[in-house]
Amino acid sequence: METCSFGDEIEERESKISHLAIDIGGSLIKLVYFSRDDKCSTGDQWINSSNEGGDVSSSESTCPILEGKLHFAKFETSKINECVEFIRSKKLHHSGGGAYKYTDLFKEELGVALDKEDEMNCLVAGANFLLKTVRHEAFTYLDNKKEFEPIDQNDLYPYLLVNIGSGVSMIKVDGDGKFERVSGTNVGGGTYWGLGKLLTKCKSFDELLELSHHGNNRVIDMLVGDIYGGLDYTKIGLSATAIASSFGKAINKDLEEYRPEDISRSLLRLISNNIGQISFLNALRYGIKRIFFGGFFIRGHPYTMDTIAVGVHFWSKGEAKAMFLRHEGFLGALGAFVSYGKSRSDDIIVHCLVERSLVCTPCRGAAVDTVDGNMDESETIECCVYPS
Ligand SMILES: Nc1ncnc2c1ncn2[C@@H]1O[C@H](COP(=O)(O)OP(=O)(O)O)[C@@H](O)[C@H]1O
Ligand SMILES: CC(C)(COP(=O)(O)O)[C@@H](O)C(=O)NCCC(=O)O
Repeated sequence: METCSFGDEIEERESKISHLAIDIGGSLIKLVYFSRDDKCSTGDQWINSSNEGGDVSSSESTCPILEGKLHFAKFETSKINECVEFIRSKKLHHSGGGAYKYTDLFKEELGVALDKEDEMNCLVAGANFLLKTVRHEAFTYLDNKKEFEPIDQNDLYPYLLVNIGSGVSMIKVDGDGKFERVSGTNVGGGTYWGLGKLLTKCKSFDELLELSHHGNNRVIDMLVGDIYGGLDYTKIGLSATAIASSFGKAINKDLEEYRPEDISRSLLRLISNNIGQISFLNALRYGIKRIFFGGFFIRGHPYTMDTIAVGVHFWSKGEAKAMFLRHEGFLGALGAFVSYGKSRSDDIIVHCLVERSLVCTPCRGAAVDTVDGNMDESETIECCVYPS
């Protein structure tokens, strides 16, 4: 993943786009950009940052607030030209600096250079931003129910951040900019999509995920009951329905004899289970009770979240808790957005970003009370940006 951001203002017909962050992952490109509301574009609204609550600014002087919206978009990395076209059509591009993998393409197509931000830094900054400033961001998923949990700022750290992208990174987070990547696994979202495509001949990730809804993993997975004549193995705490061996029954038939639905479901279960287990072991290693799962593998998919949550609960005997994030796939891009300029002192930069409802009224936007489905990318977060 490469996380990059660039700033300055670009006039759009209805709003002014200032600041764009882009996260170019192994599988997907994520964009986060900020559009200023017309009514606020005069820059005549000021607050004294030292008088406002929250981690607004380290500056003691007054500064203008830019009110507007954060927008989200994603594209397959293999179709980067669609992303370039989107940036061009929305006039999101402007200036910056730096040179990385896609620099030439962006330079040639859009005339912009990319400023590279550190990937792990961005993931953590994105997660911290969401957890600290966006209401109804983190939720548990138990018994097929999503429950949003308010985050107590004084009791946030340490937590384990597990980002399930193409591969998986596990990061112990101790504060703003204070973190350590403690583990990872190469069995991640790319594995599900890659193996799933080979085994089912699916054409898209969404198709593969949809198949999993209608599948039955018991046809392919070997269960404890299959080994012990339908009985639980009570002595070691395994029920008859627990999976003893993922894909363990697949030795009995040829690929064509299995339904793609069942294959997709078994594969999703295998990967989610494995990630849940490694995450729990790392949480245990550091005495961490709360694990936040991000990355686009999750896609707000009930079966994925249920498998991970049940796994963490089971292995930790209820000591550790799995939590999920509404903007799961945008951590890196959001992190690049909020981090941009922190390492530079001489630019018009995003100094701090606060969900508008927390500092301004009235509030609307992503912090609605009736969030029940996946995040819709057309949704925005209304927020205020405090430039330095
Ligand atoms: N539309 C999609 N196309 C491809 N993969 C998708 C899609 N939606 C979700 N995914 C899953 O998300 C993973 C990528 O997650 P992401 O967090 O974007 O990681 P990366 O930064 O490595 O691209 C893929 O490996 C796949 O499992
Ligand atoms: C290399 C990566 C950080 C890249 O991030 P991604 O694009 O997968 O989100 C990630 O794929 C990863 O952590 N892989 C696991 C490597 C390992 O620890 O074995």
